Amino acid sequence: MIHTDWAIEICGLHTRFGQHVVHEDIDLAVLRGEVLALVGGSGSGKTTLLRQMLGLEAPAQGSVRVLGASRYDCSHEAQKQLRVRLGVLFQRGALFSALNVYDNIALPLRELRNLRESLIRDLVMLKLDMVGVEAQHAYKMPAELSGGMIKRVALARALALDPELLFLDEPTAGLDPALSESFVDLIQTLRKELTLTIVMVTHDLDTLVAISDRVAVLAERRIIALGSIPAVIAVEHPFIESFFLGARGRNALRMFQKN
Ligand SMILES: Nc1ncnc2c1ncn2[C@@H]1O[C@H](COP(=O)(O)OP(=O)(O)OP(=O)(O)O)[C@@H](O)[C@H]1O
Repeated sequence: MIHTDWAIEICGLHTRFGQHVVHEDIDLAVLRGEVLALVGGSGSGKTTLLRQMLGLEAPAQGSVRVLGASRYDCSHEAQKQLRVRLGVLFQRGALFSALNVYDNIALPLRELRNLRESLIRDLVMLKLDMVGVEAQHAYKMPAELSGGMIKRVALARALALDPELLFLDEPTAGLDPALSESFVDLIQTLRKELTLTIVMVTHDLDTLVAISDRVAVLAERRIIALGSIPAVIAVEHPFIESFFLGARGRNALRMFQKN
């Protein structure tokens, strides 16, 4: 059944690398407009699942539909049309080091849209403004930027094509708590302004508590829990206990209860 309220529908997904089975019969749907956080232990297959949603890797079995289109059985043209509706903030290698800030953000506009350079300029400056980076930084190289600024510029690039669906892989990894908090605030604001659907992989409970509507927990090759934070915490599993109910988890959840 195809559901129009779902931004992503994954059915019966299996992933193997040689003999190593990573996912076994995964079903997962992401609703339009929600923020879904994907959590799980190291090596549980979060990044692989994200890459499958992005069409960068194919599962051994199962279907992945993104914004109504089948990820692996559509034409090159349909893939390209889908590509412009998605934005991605990768954890590492967020920016091209040989390109300045301006050209990093302009890249998807030049590659995937046929626009005049004057319009590209306006769009780049608009995106920089959206993420709170002043125009004077537009011609800096990535090596001249702080960690927090790199994330913001990478987010501006992810938003360059006005995506409906945004993928965030560890968005706050490597940021100190203050920068992390301001980046989370930025994502919250943009989410409301742009009515985005977001799929986010994170190890950071503060980020998860602040942004997500639902959480999917990957363990033992399956989604072992899916739902609101209280619903997920109620599931008895060693990973859930250590992730949510350790000392750091308890702190983050206290904030959740206050809000
Ligand atoms: N291209 C590949 N070839 C072989 N094995 C792979 C490949 N990509 C991922 N794997 C393996 O699949 C498993 C899941 O990897 P993945 O990176 O998706 O996990 P993860 O949950 O994102 O981990 P982390 O939190 O440490 O980033 C790991 O055991 C990894 O070694």
